[in-house]
Amino acid sequence: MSHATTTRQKVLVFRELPLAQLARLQAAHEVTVANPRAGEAQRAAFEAALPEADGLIGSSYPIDDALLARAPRLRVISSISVGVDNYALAALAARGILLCHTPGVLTETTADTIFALIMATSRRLVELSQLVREGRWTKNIGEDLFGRDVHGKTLGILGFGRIGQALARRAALGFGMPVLYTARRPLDLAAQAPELQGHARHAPLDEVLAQADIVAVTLPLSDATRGLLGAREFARMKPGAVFVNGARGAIVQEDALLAALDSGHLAAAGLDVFATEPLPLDSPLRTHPRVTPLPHIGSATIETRLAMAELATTNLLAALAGQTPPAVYRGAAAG
Ligand SMILES: NC(=O)C1=CN([C@@H]2O[C@H](COP(=O)(O)OP(=O)(O)OC[C@H]3O[C@@H](n4cnc5c(N)ncnc54)[C@H](OP(=O)(O)O)[C@@H]3O)[C@@H](O)[C@H]2O)C=CC1
Ligand SMILES: O=CC(=O)O
Repeated sequence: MSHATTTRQKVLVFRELPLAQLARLQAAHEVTVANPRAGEAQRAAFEAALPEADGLIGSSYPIDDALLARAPRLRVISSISVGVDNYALAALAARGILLCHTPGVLTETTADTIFALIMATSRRLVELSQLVREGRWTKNIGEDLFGRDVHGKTLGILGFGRIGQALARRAALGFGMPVLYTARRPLDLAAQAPELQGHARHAPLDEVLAQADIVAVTLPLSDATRGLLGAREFARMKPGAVFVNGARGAIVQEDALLAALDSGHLAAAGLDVFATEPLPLDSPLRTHPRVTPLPHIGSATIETRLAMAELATTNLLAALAGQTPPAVYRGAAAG
């Protein structure tokens, strides 16, 4: 990278950071903390700090072309997320602004969350727990409340990167589930994921949808995947199939998902992510009896959020020091 410097630079933190990571930044740079999602005053403070910012660190807020245009000094964005769909990638590349993210440190936790959603939806855990809490457990439950087995069922995984493969390990090696996956290029399992050899097979999207009992999304949100799953795709899924999204809400056409649930074609959906977050109060997905909604908690454990904050801090400090950060998003401009 150019711009190597030891002088204190201006860092804008746009989502709360743990104290230890904030202290690391403050030891080296002038730090402003302003979360634009935390009310009007914070948003104004964020916008006021943008023109002077050399580096940004945060997540869950779109840094679009208009905001970038107001940040003429910006050299690096360090996202506390692995997904980079909140950033105007073309503008970052055009201006040579480095984009860093947090791959790897959240993989296992996010796969745990997605598998938990598979279990919760298939076995109706939340619904049946609610029945107990509300004092409606007055007799042995009947067939109308039985769930579906997970072990031995075929799992379709859309997108077979770090999280997709971690999910496949849980399913195939722990629950005896054959895995079908989509990817733009089939993996060489012998070299890339030998433990999944004989357990996972690449197939076109339509075949995965038609063969899987449970379909889980672990794709990034991009121009190629936005709205990928609509009425046609849900109709291709097996009657009684379960759908789980642990990636990004906008990959799914939510109206089409609702229609597939309402018609009875899909048995249930487990959703950690939504097209609009937080989920609007009037969204039918919030209260649908066969939807298990979660508030985007894929990586939300104490250990993993700390590891993400630490990696993002290290990324930012390295970039501002003119060094190559450990986790540069490879689709963005090279430093
Ligand atoms: N719910 C939550 O809290 C979390 C959600 N996420 C989401 O999960 C996503 C995946 O994370 P991670 O596994 O680390 O990312 P990876 O980049 O490791 O995996 C994504 C995979 O999707 C593949 N892919 C990309 N585009 C397409 C396409 N059009 N068709 C088929 N396959 C495609 C990529 O392969 P290739 O590019 O080689 O084709 C890659 O293998 C993140 O982008 C994020 O949005 C992540 C963490 C937590
Ligand atoms: O959604 C979370 C992420 O890290 O991406």
